[in-house]
Amino acid sequence: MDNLILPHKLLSKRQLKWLAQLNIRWTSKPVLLFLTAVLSSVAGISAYNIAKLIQNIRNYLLKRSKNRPLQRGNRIAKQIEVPYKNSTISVDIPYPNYDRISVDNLVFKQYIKEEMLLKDSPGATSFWKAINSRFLNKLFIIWKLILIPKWLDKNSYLLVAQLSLLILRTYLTLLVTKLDGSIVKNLIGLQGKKFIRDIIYWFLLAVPASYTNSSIRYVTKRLSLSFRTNLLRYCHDLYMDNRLVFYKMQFNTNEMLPKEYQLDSKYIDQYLTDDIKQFTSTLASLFTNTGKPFMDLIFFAIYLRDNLGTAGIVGIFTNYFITCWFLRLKAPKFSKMLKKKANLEGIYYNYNLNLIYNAEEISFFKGIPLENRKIKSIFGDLQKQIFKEMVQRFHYGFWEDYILKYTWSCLGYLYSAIPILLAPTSKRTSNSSKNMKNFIVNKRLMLSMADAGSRLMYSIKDVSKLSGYTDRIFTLLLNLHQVHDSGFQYGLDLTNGQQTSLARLPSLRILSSFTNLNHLSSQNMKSLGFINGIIQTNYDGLRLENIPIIVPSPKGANGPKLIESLSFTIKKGNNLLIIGKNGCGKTAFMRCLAGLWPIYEGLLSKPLDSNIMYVPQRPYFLSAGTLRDQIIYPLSSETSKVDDELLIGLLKDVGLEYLFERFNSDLNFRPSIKNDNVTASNGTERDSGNISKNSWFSLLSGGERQKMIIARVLFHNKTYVVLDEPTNAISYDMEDYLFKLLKKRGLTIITISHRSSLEKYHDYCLELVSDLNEKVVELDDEKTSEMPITTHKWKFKNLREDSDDSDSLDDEISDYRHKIRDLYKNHRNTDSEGSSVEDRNELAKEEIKILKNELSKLEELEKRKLEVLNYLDNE
Ligand SMILES: Nc1ncnc2c1ncn2[C@@H]1O[C@H](COP(=O)(O)OP(=O)(O)OP(=O)(O)O)[C@@H](O)[C@H]1O
Repeated sequence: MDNLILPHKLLSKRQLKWLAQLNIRWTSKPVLLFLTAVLSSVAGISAYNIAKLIQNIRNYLLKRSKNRPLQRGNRIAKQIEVPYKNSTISVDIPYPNYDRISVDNLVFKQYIKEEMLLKDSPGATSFWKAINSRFLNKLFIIWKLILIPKWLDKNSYLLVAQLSLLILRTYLTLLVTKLDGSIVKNLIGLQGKKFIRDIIYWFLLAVPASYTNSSIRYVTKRLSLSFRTNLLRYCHDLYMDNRLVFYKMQFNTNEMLPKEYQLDSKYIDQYLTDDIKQFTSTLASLFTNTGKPFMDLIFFAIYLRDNLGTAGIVGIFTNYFITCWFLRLKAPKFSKMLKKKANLEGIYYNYNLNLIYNAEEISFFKGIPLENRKIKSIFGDLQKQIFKEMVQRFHYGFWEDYILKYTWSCLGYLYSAIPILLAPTSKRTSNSSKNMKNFIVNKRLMLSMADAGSRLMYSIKDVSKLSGYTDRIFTLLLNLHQVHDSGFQYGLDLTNGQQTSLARLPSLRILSSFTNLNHLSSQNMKSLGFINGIIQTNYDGLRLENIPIIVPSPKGANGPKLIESLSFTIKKGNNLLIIGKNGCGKTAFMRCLAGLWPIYEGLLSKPLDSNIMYVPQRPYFLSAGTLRDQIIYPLSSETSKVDDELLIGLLKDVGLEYLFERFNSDLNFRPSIKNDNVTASNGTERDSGNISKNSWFSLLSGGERQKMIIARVLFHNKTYVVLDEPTNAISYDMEDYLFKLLKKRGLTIITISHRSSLEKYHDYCLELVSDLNEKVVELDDEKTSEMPITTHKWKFKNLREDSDDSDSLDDEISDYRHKIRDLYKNHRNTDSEGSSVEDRNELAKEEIKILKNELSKLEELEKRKLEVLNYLDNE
């Protein structure tokens, strides 16, 4: 009854009879496995479609309750619309879990503390170092915190699926090998029907085997992508949040950390992109590359033991261990080579980016030959490294192939032949077909074992590669956590310069890399150069009390001071103008205000961050964003709906309506990188006429960029706005118009500029002046040693009082008139004075001459003042 019954309609009676004679059974392994593969794929496809349907329904329901946070277990996600093809798709973005980040920070702190203590205490080395694998420790931390943070995680399921599939594949290989032997045996024994049955089994078995193989590839890629997503989200949660890690990273000089953990912030993009990708794909495929051969070795050894006996198996494994040991000796340091190559690739990639970004400037300066030389030299270093690696790989490759491919295969033949050669002669001839089957099976298994062994050997390279990438990823995470730490000290190095006995304490040195200041007194913190300023963020105005403006450096608070100690107060509604020469620290002041640079001492009271807008000197435009995106930045058109009329009105306000018309009167216009076309809101491409630029920066002139930024300021309409050189590319009349517009909106403006003509729009002026007698502070830091920093003095004046003074110009003129009148009077009354008439006449004449001269100067001033006032009135 368990013979295979096929549909009668498909086959004739004769064929069915013939098939029945083949004795194909339902319960045979190939048939069962074939059916399981077919059924599981049908079940998988159905489950996928049902899940997709549920997802669509959920998306629809979410769209109805737009922007409402989505509860997911104990984590909250926000859903955003992302452009996809011609429409948008919803993507869940989980909010960063800051509690988790703080806890993880402690883990990294602990790790580095232990490693530095280990380094500092030589007694601990011998034993502990022997059992302490840094690679495994680091991998374990990344694994536990990021890749698979809990037991019942999506990635755990994927990993279990991968391991199960690997076991299944080994089992299938064993079945295929046996079937192979059986086919040969039937052929030699001239068993036609059995031969055909086995061929049918072979085809049936091929289905689950191929299915398993492609499932392994799929699951491995899925696992790699899932690891990558976890790691990338984790890094971005740290890198891009309110603590401005992506900006502060440049100050993380890390002098205190061991060299291997130092990260050059210039190449962080390489870490975040390529290294994460390589790390996750190497890790995910490591299980396939090592797990599968490892399992093959175990399974096949057990099976072969029955045929070859224990001695044979021991022989095989001894052989493996000897070759393992030999190849390890010959293997170059792959992880070191890889680290170096990744570093050089990063530098080369970065330099190319720099060229693209500064193409116009380089072209104007005719810097092409220099840049060409530089990029060739950078590539030269990379080429040398790749070449060195190739040579080392060549030598290793020879030994690897010779031993793994040829020596092991030859030994495979020898071991397989042993049972046949050692059998009595009579048995050998009578059982020739059975012997042939055994030889085929043993040979295949031996070759498979050799193959598994060689793959296990090859995977040494994968492990080294993984070790190199683990180092880089761990360094990245460590640095991100260090800069993200609330006590980040901008690269303060306690071993540098201002050394105190306290600074020499190893525990403090370790802690300062992840600074924990709880146990330090305020006085100690100050002397060591720690950040000690206080920031108050709900002040209705701006108040600075004894704040020095210090360039962040390894010297901390003892570093180069741009301004000694700044103190002033302005209230809401009072505009402040900051003027001074180049490099005197105007932008540095804005950096301190915005929290980009630390407040080392004193008290800073400022408005809530949500009420203040900072506009940097260099206008920033959202890459590949629309015209609308440029006005509303940092809001995004995907998440915020803004009235078109409002935005068009703003463009008109700043005098850019002609630009709007040039961009097809479409707020969704975006510069296209494809040929000379521009993409309109509906995704269709239009001929752009002569506007064939590919970024907002190149599409707009310097003045247009600044006007666009003013439109942005007007759109956000914050109570306070800090503008750094907002109009230096704009004509004087337009500048006047724009400042009046800003004032009319009631914004409190803090302007940084070189133009003292802007005083008329401001109530106070902070002037930064360099004092020639002032000391010049040299930075000890190697990188900045050629840059002397001058400490500037400052003057804070009330311009309203000054304008009162300017009003007193009239008073001054009338003063002079009175004096001249008095002199004339005196001159007439000379007789009554009783002194020499000639003398007094001479004196009076001289005095009148001087005073008249002064008077004409003042009258000239008066005339010019009237002209300016008239002009302003007309405007
Ligand atoms: N990251 C840094 N490291 C070291 N020195 C810096 C750093 N940033 C700025 N400086 C130095 O601080 C000084 C003040 O710079 P800042 O940008 O504030 O000048 P500024 O007054 O705005 O000049 P400008 O009017 O030219 O814009 C400059 O001498 C500059 O070289």
